[in-house]
Order: sequence, then structure tokens, then C-alpha cells
Amino acid sequence: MEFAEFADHVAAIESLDGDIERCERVADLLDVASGDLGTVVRLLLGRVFPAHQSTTLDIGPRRCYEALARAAGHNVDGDDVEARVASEGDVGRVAEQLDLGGQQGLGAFGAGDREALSVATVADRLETLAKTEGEGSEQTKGDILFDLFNRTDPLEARYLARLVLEEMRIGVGEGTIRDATASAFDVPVEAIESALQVSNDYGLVAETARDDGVDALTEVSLAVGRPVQAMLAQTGAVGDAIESWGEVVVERKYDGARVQAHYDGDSVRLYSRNMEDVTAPLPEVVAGVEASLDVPAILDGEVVAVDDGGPLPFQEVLRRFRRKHDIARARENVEVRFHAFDCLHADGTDLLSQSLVDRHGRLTELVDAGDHVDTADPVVSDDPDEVAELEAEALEAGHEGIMLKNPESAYTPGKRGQNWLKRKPDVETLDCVVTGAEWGEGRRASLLGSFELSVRDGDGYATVGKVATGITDEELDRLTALLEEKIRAEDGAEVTIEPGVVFEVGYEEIQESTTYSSGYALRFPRFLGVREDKDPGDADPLDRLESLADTQ
Ligand SMILES: Nc1ncnc2c1ncn2[C@@H]1O[C@H](COP(=O)(O)OP(=O)(O)OP(=O)(O)O)[C@@H](O)[C@H]1O
Repeated sequence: MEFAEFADHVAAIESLDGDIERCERVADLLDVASGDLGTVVRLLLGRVFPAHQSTTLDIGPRRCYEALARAAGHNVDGDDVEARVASEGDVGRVAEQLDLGGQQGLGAFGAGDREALSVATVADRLETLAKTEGEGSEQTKGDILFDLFNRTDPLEARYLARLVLEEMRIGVGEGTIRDATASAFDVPVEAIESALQVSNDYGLVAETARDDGVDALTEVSLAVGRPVQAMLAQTGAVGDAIESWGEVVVERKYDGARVQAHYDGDSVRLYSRNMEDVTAPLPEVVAGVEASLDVPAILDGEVVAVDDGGPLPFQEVLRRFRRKHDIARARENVEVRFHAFDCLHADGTDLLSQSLVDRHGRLTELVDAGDHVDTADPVVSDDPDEVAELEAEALEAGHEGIMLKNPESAYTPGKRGQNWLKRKPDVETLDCVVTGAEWGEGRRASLLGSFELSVRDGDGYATVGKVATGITDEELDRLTALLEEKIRAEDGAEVTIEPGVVFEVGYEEIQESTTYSSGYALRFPRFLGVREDKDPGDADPLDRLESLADTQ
């Protein structure tokens, strides 16, 4: 498919107001995408790579603006583009208005001739860009972007620019793609959903639905090396759990970071909760898991930082993750352990639909506990007093609390259902997306100071407050570096930030308020840390804020 044709479809989708109409229009596009179906689906979601791949384009806005300026000719520079984006609030509209193309091409890329772009070429060039590294890579990346922009017409430029910054903003989320795929290829939504759960690949699922139908969708299985979304928990009460399930499985709630370990029989790869590859920062877990397994397996568990006195706060583990991102350059000396609490796949067999008790059985059979790896020690009970004792013991040992799990339940990736309940005595905190900030004053004028917090609200965000306390000078430096790249628009000292960073915040109380668009305000919010392991999609939604407000 020509990229121009794709852009026409996308413009039509963007212009629609209703979800149903948009979904129908997306289905029409999927129907005509033929050989490019997988790519088209990913591009609609603003991605070049499937969700399960850690690779991202990681093109900062500045690099994009420079490339746009280059393609726009001598009268425009990167600062001009940046200023226009700041006032327009949308890189796509700015790119569309620039007179791109016709610049002296680069021989190496055959540019300058405005050869029409295809969807496949755009995806292929951006993939190449993402994989370019080493000496001269900055130049090569800039050249690839320039070449692409130089070949676009205005509408193509709008969507290419947004794609480059991985924000399509056309009102098409994963739910729309799921429903449109079902409707385009006449398969039940449930079949799409279960194939997505195990594969996390919207492109692959759309192709399977179209080419092989519903039976093939049910056969899509887990693959070692392809992370799946983690099953999540809700808060819950012991009495209710025992009453509804008869018995409960009680596990410690480790205070660390969720990690999925994939062993293919030869080597281990580790993935964080947002499916980023965290193999490199956790070498001792890699060695430990390798030593503990004899057959290919996918294990779910928690990596906890420890010292002689027991578990350390979970931020210590996230610091380890960060080393990979090169944010904190200093090498931390934190010892970590992997506590495996579930087994999703063992020796060629998917275990998702087996009961928790059976999966636990398989887990203990498979894993030889060692220096940096062990398995959770679940206790099955129907006695509230015994559960209370286990909870007290877990807290005494420095854990966060306990998990109560339904012994008969299957593993449902990505679901925050009723089968896993968490109990932790600490006051609830909120995970909010940073959507804005303010530059500081005086000595802190070059640092962002106060951060606007939002909760998820449908496909968008609703503000709930600003946080400025609890942040050290050193952290302000780091947060400024992290967020500066994401500034979308500036108005005096106030900046709008592209949602991308999640803060964990504490508060005294949630009050109703007309100041913020959520209808609530956090009283005395304090910064507790960056949830490096969460994407904006994992931040707390508005209904959690509402229920916390109701129950306080
Ligand atoms: N035994 C365990 N079983 C399942 N999850 C556990 C266990 N021990 C610790 N955890 C952690 O608890 C989390 C479950 O809580 P939840 O689904 O609410 O995630 P969360 O939003 O990160 O919440 P929290 O901040 O409370 O950890 C899991 O994602 C996992 O990281």
C-alpha cells in the first residue's frame, strides 16, 4: 500500500467523532491492507514494532524537528520547527504546513527524486533507524529521517511526523483495533482477545484472523522470548475471598519489580512489567534462572533488592533497571533475588488455562532454588486466623503484605480480575502520568519544578493535582532530563508534557474539586518515585481515584 493511500484513510478516521464510526472506518482500511496488514495495524497504533518487542524508535523530538527543518529547506531550522510545535501543539500539523521535499537528496538514499513512499518502505526505514548504532549512527539516523520527510506530501508528512514520535493521536486505541479486526474478518472479538493475550502482537493476530480464521486464532500460543502482559491484582478482603473460593492460596507480596523470565533451553531473557527487556541490568538473575532450569520455561515473579537486613524498598530494583537506560550513570551495588510465583509455560506446554495450584506444582518441580532464585512458598488455607498470621509474618519479614489467589484460577494476561487479591497495610498511593510542569525560579530556573499529575480517563487523561514536594535537587536534575525531551508546548513557565512518565505519589486525602478536570484534587501530594516499570497505560484510571475518594 502506498503511504499516501494510508494517510488518506487515516485522515478520514481522524476526522470522525464517534467510536463506532471510527471502528468501522478502521475495519475498511484493514480490509484493503492486503500484504501490509500487519504493518498497517502497527502504524495505526503509532508503532513500528509489535508491543512485545522492547525496541522502540526512541527518536527525540529534537532529532525529528531537525530532520523536518532539513527537508523544509534553507529558511527553516530546528528551532523554528520547535517553536511552531510549541504554539500549534501538534508536530503533525506543523509538518503538514512545512513545504517539505525537493531538497537536494542524499546519494546514498536515492532521495531528492520524491519517489513515492510505501507503507512497507516507511516501516522498513524506521526499523533500520531503530537498529542503527555505533559510530556515525547519529548522522545516519538524521539522514534516514530527512530522506523520508523529503519524500512526503503534506498529508503523509502529518502522519509520518506523528509516527516518528510514536503518537498518532487519531483516536484509535488497542480496543478499536481489536473490534475492527473482529468486524473486518468476521471473527468473534473473544477469539481476537485471547490470541492477543498470548501474543501481544496486533499485526500477527489481524493476519491470522484474516488468513486462517477463528480456529487458527485459538491455536496462537505463547512463545519463549515473546513476553506476555502480566496478570494483575485488585485489593480484597480475606473473608470474602474464602467465602467465594472455599480456600485461598496465600503468597507473600514481595516489594520489588515484576519480571518475566524466559528460558529457551539455552539462555535466559528477562522482561519488566511493561515488557521491556531487562536482561542486561540483572545478570545474577539471568545466571540464577539458567542454573535453576533444565527445560524451556516462562516464569512470572518479582525481583527484589535485598541486603543483610532483608528486602529493600522497590525503588532500589528500579534503579537497577535504570542503569540500562543510562539515566543514573553510577553503578549501584544492590543485590537482587528473583522470587518466581507462577509458571506460564513448561517444556513446550502452555499452562495458562491450568489451575493456579497445578501451575504452582509445575513451578516447584521445575525450579531448583539457588543463590538468586527461589519459588514462592504458597499456603492453601480456609481459615481467616491462619491467613492473618501469615500476613503478620510476611510484614514482619519486611514484605509488602500478602496476595490471596483463587486456587482454581487460570492465568489471564493483562487482566486485573477478581482471582488475585492484594493486601497491603500501607496507605494507598497513586500512579499518575505527568502531563505538564513548570520551570523553577532563580537558582532552579533551568529545572522543572512543579509537575502536573493526571489519571487515565478513557483514551485521554484527567488532571488531579500538582506535585512539588518530596523531590531532592538530585532528583529534580534527573526528572528534568527525563521530561525535557517530552515537552510538547510552552507558555511562559508552564509546559505541556507528552504523557510518557509515571510518578508514584502519596497524599493526605482526595477531595472533590473543580480546579482539575478529574473533578478531584490530591491534598498534600508528595513525590515517592518514578514508576520506571509502568507506561502511561498502566497508570491509575479515574475510576480508581473515584473509588479511593469514596472509601477514605
Ligand atoms: N506473590 C505475588 N504474586 C503476584 N504479584 C506479586 C506477588 N508479590 C509481589 N507482587 C507484585 O504485586 C503486583 C500486584 O499488584 P498490582 O496488580 O496492583 O500492581 P501494581 O499496580 O504495581 O500495584 P502495587 O503498586 O500494589 O504493586 C504485581 O504486579 C507484582 O509486581
